[in-house]
Amino acid sequence: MSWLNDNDDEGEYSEYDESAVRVRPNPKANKPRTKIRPEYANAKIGRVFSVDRGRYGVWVDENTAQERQIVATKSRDLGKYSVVTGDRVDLVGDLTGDDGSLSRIIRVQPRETLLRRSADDTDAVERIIVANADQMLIVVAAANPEPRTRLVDRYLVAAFDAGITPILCITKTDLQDPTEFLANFAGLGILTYQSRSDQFDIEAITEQLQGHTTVAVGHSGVGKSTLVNALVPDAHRAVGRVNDVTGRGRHTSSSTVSYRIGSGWIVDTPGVRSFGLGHVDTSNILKSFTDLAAIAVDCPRGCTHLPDAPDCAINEAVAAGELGEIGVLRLDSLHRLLSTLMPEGR
Ligand SMILES: Nc1nc2c(ncn2[C@@H]2O[C@H](COP(=O)(O)OP(=O)(O)OP(=O)(O)O)[C@@H](O)[C@H]2O)c(=O)[nH]1
Ligand SMILES: [Zn+2]
Repeated sequence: MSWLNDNDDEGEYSEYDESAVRVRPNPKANKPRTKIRPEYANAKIGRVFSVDRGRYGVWVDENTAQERQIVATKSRDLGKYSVVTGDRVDLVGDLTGDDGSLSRIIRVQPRETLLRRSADDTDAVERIIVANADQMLIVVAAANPEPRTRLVDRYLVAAFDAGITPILCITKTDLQDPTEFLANFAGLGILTYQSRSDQFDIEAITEQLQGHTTVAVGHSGVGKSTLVNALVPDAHRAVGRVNDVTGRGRHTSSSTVSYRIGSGWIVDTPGVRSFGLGHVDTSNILKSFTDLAAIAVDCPRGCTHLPDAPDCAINEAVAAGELGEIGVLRLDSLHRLLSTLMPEGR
């Protein structure tokens, strides 16, 4: 699929079959669908960076000289299908981005990842936080508020479930040495950064954000805003300008705010208060531990892989020292993440 290339004239309608928005039932089934909406052939691709009461801020011609922000509404054809921050969408209509211009989202491109949460752990009804994020920046303070392993575990579970690579950033390291806390995550092999607001050293994090869509999560008060502000040198320029266009103030009804950082995006989640995991599929957690998942093929059917699981091949292999020291740490992490999803762990 060549949606990155607007000028692909080899099969100019081919992009609109499969997951094209459903149009009215076609009485002549063999009639090509594209005939119904020929205007869609000229659709342009963009990336949604803000959602505010039916108005979508969309970034088009990204990384070109024509790069600009436009405002769009959702085509009626999309019905109840929700368009979320991070979605790549096809647009028609006024794409100039001029004051008062409005374009229309006619289709949502297939999503690579989908970060979701449920209202609480017992609620399987999910809400989408962001689409197409490939990194999750988990922000946790070394102190004030006291870091909690369990909270980080919950973020990790959400990231692994969504197929998003987690990164850990410990803030307020001026208040406390985070070494001991970080040891809890040694088995995961995830990138970790440290930051302190009196002497920010954010170059390494900035580098890691390039070319990625990174969703930042963290408990209130950990210093996430302070960090994001430091990462975004010119907040006004980087934040979606959709507010100015609609004159509605900041993204009041939105739970995410997107910032452009070089060739990357950081999506902050100031409106996300709870992070329920009711929707999470435990098998996705194991899949993120590829080394352990490979061993699990020898587990009995329905094995929970928890410490008390009878004949669990992973537990046995690690106990026999087959995966060395790191295997012990990794299994410990896996156990912790899996137990996060157990009823008593919730
Ligand atoms: N000592 C110290 N304080 C910090 C640091 N970073 C942030 N703070 C302070 O921590 C408090 C919370 O920072 P914020 O950036 O507002 O935290 P937040 O995570 O965005 O919190 P919410 O706005 O509630 O989501 C503020 O008083 C900051 O000045 C740091 O590195 N060291
Ligand atoms: Zn097992």
